[in-house]
Amino acid sequence: MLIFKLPDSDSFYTIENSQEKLVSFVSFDTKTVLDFKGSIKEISKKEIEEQNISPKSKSSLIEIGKETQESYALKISQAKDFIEKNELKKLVLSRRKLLMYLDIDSEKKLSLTKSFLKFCDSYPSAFCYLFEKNGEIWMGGFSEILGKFDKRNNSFETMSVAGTLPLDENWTDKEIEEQKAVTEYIQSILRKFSSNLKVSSTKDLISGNIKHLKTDFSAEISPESLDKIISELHPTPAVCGFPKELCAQGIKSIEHFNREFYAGYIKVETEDFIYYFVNLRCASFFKNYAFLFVGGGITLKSDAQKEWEETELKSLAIQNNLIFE
Ligand SMILES: C=C(O[C@H]1C=CC=C(C(=O)O)[C@@H]1O)C(=O)O
Repeated sequence: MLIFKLPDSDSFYTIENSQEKLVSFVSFDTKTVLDFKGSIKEISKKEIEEQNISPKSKSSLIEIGKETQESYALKISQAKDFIEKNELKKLVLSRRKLLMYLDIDSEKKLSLTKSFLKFCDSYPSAFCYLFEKNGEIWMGGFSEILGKFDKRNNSFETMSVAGTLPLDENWTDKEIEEQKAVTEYIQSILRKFSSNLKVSSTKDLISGNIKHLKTDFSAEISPESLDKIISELHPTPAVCGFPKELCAQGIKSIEHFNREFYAGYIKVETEDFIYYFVNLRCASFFKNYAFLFVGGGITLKSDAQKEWEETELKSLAIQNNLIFE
């Protein structure tokens, strides 16, 4: 079962069985691709609430080392050493926040469909999804696109989103440099595929309780180069770092967990468009607990306390929208 909402749209969609492959979840390391085959069909809020999506597997909590502020600070310092040694601009480090439902309310049960609808209301400009497949349940949503291809005129759009602050704080060099690294990377790739690249000024992207810096790109491309562009873009320095293979290795050795679909992307093909949404602000759900995946760009200017607070703020995107009843 898959339910999703496109950015700035009030309609919800699901996939009805057929052989066509229309929605694919690609993991961060691109090794796992979860396909939903079928035609896209509108679904009402009432029909969504009637779906029974409840986690079945792993009823007792598996032994997982709980990430603390101290253990995360240690990883941030390892990330900084890695940045320095390899003369990098940044590296995106993340953590899995363990959320145990029994800590919240032992009487009530998590309603994933109601939580999804609340999450969609809170993030109207985001692509939001909820799926259950092969015993896995994931929910997530964010407004960053890795790509949007218009089949009618071959135009391709993408964006550079990075840097995070609470809404009332002012941008510093740390966030500006962090986002610039993403912008330069995207620009360098798109220039190889298009001669009419347009780059916008950098603006604020408000996402609930926080803001990011965002630059938009648009270019005319040849449809044959679309797959190549996506595979060159992903993972951008907004979720990994540059050079990407080296940074992915560094991330693996410091984080010590599998990112799975977090920081991967979701491809959605409609009649006129092919979208590639960056899979951030997402979580995987089990019977008594969920893993909330949250991360941030680390530079030599990073402060461990602030990085922790940033991941805590990001985790509220999912956490504040969970409904127990
Ligand atoms: C990696 C994440 O965010 C990315 C997107 C926006 C801002 C980011 C930052 O400030 O570090 C990250 O690049 C995440 O939310 O887990």
